[in-house]
Amino acid sequence: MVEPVLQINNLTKSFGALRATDGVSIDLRPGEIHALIGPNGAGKSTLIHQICGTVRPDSGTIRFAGEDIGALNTAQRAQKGLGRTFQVSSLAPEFSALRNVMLAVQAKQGSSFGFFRPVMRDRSLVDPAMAILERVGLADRARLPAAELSHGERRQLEIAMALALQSKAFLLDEPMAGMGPEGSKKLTGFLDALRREAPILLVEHDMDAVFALADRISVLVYGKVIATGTVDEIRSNPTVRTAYLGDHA
Ligand SMILES: Nc1ncnc2c1ncn2[C@@H]1O[C@H](COP(=O)(O)OP(=O)(O)OP(=O)(O)O)[C@@H](O)[C@H]1O
Repeated sequence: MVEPVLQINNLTKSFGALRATDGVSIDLRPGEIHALIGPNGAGKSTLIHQICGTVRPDSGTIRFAGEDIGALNTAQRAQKGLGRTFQVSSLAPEFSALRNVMLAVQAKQGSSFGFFRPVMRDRSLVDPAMAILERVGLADRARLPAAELSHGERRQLEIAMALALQSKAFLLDEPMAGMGPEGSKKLTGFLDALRREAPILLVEHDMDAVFALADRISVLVYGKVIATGTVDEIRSNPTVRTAYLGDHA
């Protein structure tokens, strides 16, 4: 069997009496989109936060690219290639799209911006950043401040930054949220291609997108994974239909 890129075992996190994730075990395999679905409050975001390091689990293990990353902080996990984009954007809104990607390129290179040279003329940062913006279809928006990009474009910019960090896996928390039908369609096509770059753990409420994209789906309810399977397996699973999908199936 192919070694998973990301292997989560028995992850548990309580907030007071509430078990937000309760013994969650899932994995992410090379080349796949693994969607994580479930009702509001099921623990999806809490799980993502534990994987990227912003929330510490009470117990359980997280292996990434063959290594236990449980003791690493968020920045160290990102440096290892865990690429994330959030419900709440992590972009610097006043910086141009290009400058945002340059920051990620620079973080990956491990160099600091030189004080004595104009950053925006540093070809070792500008060239790779522009190439990535072209790949995500944002080259013509490069000079605009991130704040002036549309919602969908900001998502693409976040993904561009994850690409700049040469991510080995992407954690995407509701990328379709707040998008109109056109934007969702465009982003769906984009994510479809992105999986060739690195596998994607996708938290998403937009079932059209999930059914179109997912190789596998895990369903989280009250902090527990109640089923993992292909789109067809999940759509026809009676427990899942009762707990979550209902008419969507
Ligand atoms: N920092 C926190 N302190 C206390 N409770 C929290 C905290 N973070 C999350 N919770 C609770 O944990 C549960 C799981 O929340 P979480 O945001 O992970 O769910 P979710 O599946 O991502 O929901 P949604 O689909 O609405 O985004 C919820 O009951 C939430 O109120």
